[in-house]
This record gives sequence, C-alpha cells and structure tokens, in this order.
Amino acid sequence: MTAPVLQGLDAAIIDLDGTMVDTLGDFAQALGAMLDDLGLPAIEPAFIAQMVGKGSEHLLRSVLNHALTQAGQAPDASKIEAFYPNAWERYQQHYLAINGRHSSVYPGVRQGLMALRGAGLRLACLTNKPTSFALPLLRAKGLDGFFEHVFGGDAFERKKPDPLPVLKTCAALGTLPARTLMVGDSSNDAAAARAAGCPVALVTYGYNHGQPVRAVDADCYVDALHELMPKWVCGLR
Ligand SMILES: O=C(O)COP(=O)(O)O
Ligand SMILES: [Mg+2]
Repeated sequence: MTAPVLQGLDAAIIDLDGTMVDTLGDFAQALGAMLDDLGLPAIEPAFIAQMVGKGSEHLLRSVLNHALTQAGQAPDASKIEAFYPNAWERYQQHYLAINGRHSSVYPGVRQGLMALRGAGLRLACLTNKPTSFALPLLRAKGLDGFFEHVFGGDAFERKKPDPLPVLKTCAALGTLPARTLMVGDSSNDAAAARAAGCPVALVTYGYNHGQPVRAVDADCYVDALHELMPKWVCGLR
C-alpha cells in the first residue's frame, strides 16, 4: 500500500541529464573529439550546459553553429547541415566509447529513488538523450534497476518540452498524469509536464539551459533528490 504521506501520487517520471547524472564531462569529451575530427575549434565546457537538454540533434547544431562562428565562418543553416551527418556519426561513436566515464551521479539521487520506490511509486526515466546513450549510462551508474521504463528522445515522435513523451510514459506506466510526478532540472521538463497535466518538481543543481531554475513554474524545488519526498509530503515548495 502507498504510504499515506504520498497520497496523490502513483508514479514519478525522472529526467536523466542534470537531474540524476552530471554528464557535462561526457558531453565535453565526445563533442571535443568530434570537433577535432571535423577540423573545427574546441568548445568551452561552460557553453555546453546551456545547450544540453533539448536532445542530441539540437546540441550538435548549436555546437556546430558555435564552432563555425569561432572559426570565423558565417554559420548559415546550409553550412551547418553540410557538416551535420558526419558530425552526428563521429559524435555518436565518441559518446558511446566514453559514456559514463566523465560523469557522476548527483548526491542524494540513489537515496531519493530508493525512498520513492519504498513509498510504492512506479518509476520511469524520460530523457531527451538518445535511448542508446541513456540505457548504458544508467547501467554503468547502477541506476537502471529503479525504472520500469526508460524512454529516450528518439522513443516517440516528439521530445520534451512537447507533452507527448510525458503522456506516452504515463500510458506505459498505466498511471494518470495528475497522479504522476515529473522530476527534472529544466523548463523543458516543466513545460512538458504542465501541458500533460502532471505535477512538477525541479532540482536546483541541474542545467536549465544556463538559466535560474527557480524562475521556472513548478510545484516544488529540491536541492537534492532525497529531499523530494519529505518536502512533497509537507507541501513545501
Ligand atoms: O538533451 C539531452 O541530451 C538530455 O536531456 P535530458 O536528459 O535533460 O532530457
Ligand atoms: Mg535534464
């Protein structure tokens, strides 16, 4: 039986990058190697956090735009598209080779997931990362066992911030959106969840496209995932 303190929730959908795992090191390595292969200048790791969260296609186009500008070339759309197929192939190869080696699980994540499961909530992971990157990363970090489903950015026709992946994840879990909490680190997660009719909790340590996360509309903000349950229970924001 669900603990009375979690009345109102049957499940939680958890984001991956910036919420469970700090993956900026992996992104920096894979993007750096890809840019090197293409003969383009390296990108500052500080820029990467602003570009993560909208899927790999968006990330690669943003990075190519940035690198071409750094190289003194006017990056029009056709130039970016000319680089894109090769960039994607190189990036995928480099990312899969180092996946998880330069990233770490945020403090409180394991305890937070254990508490949610212990309270009887069903869990799914929903990320804009490709599923082929997400599954080995969760496995490498020992987090895969918490989730009944793992859906990447390529699992459905549209990605977050569209509500479709959230609604499809609720359907896979067999839970009502109003009783399924979305936990993420960005406006992308919040917008998708709100439009789907899910309550939203945001972690304050993630990426949020380089913007302050407390400015994003949410029901609750937490500085670590293990704070989520006690805070939710007390109705604290
Ligand atoms: O954009 C990405 O690759 C990952 O984003 P997410 O795990 O925060 O959804
Ligand atoms: Mg995220």
